[in-house]
Amino acid sequence: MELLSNQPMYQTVPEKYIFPPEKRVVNDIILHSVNFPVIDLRGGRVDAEGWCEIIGEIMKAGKEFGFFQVINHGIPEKTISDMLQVCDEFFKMPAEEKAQYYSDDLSKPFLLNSSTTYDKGETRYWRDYLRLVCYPIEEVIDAWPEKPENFRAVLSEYTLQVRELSSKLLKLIAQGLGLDKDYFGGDFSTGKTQMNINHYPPCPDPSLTMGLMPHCDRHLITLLAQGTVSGLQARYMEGWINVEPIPNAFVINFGHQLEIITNGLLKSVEHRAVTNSAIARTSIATLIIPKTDCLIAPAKELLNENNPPKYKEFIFSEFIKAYSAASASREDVLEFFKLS
Ligand SMILES: O=C(O)CCC(=O)C(=O)O
Ligand SMILES: [Fe+2]
Repeated sequence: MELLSNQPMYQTVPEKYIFPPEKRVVNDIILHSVNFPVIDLRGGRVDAEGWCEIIGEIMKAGKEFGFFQVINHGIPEKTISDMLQVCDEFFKMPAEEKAQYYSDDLSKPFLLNSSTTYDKGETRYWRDYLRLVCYPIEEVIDAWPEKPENFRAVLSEYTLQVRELSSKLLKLIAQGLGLDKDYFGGDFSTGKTQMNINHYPPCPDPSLTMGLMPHCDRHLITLLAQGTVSGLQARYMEGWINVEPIPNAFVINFGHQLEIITNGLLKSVEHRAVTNSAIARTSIATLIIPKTDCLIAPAKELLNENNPPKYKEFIFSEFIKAYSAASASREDVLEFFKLS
């Protein structure tokens, strides 16, 4: 079992985590002066005009960045801080306690591993992670750990709250697109909800390593809590933007399926995680996923003579296969589904 979090502090970076010079993150341009969108959802207490404004902000951010943060979203601070805390506590547990969850079997509803599922390269990523199904809760709760104490209760509460926020956001996005507000409410978003709980221990030399490779998310939409430690970067033009943590905010980004359904109007943007030497970082990505047999295609309502379909129709499970085959590379996976 090869977990970074089982070691005491590393003094040097082991060879297998060192990227070749041409692939190191330090070569890239970081765009410090770009204003990353932050959208105030005003706790849901807005009038019709207020909603119009919020929808406008989401569409603008979605078209330009494929990413935005939401604040004042209605999820209690305690729900988020409890969740971040039990996740941290999980990774701090003794190796023997964690060993029972370690697995390469992706069909398991709860597994612990390190680096990445899509790792086809030589170099390992500086990341341990939990990959789990979090909804429907009653179908999966028995697979969740009983330790740390409260893990199950805290994860249940967090799941319900984040799913509710995702439904609200999907309604706003549908309205912004001029679609029925429940457009995404059916098979597009009712596959089993998953979470990646990512844990990046302090790294003695962040210039040599990477936390998580550049990728676009494979599903519909992601809601990410990243605590107070920075590390997430989103692709923007020729460089990358640091998505600076805002306490209790969620970072929202669109997955491939939202880009395809909107025929490219809303962007699914590459992102990655970098490491730091000072402090462990834990991020929790909740993944809203279509049903396995869901038919995906550009929405007919959005197509016309000037906007012909850019992607073919497919079943979501075909996409998942192609995504793995392409090792999560944005361009390679889209090649399978683009209409020429
Ligand atoms: O750790 C992060 O901020 C990024 C995580 C991520 O992109 C993912 O889990 O898909
Ligand atoms: Fe991601």
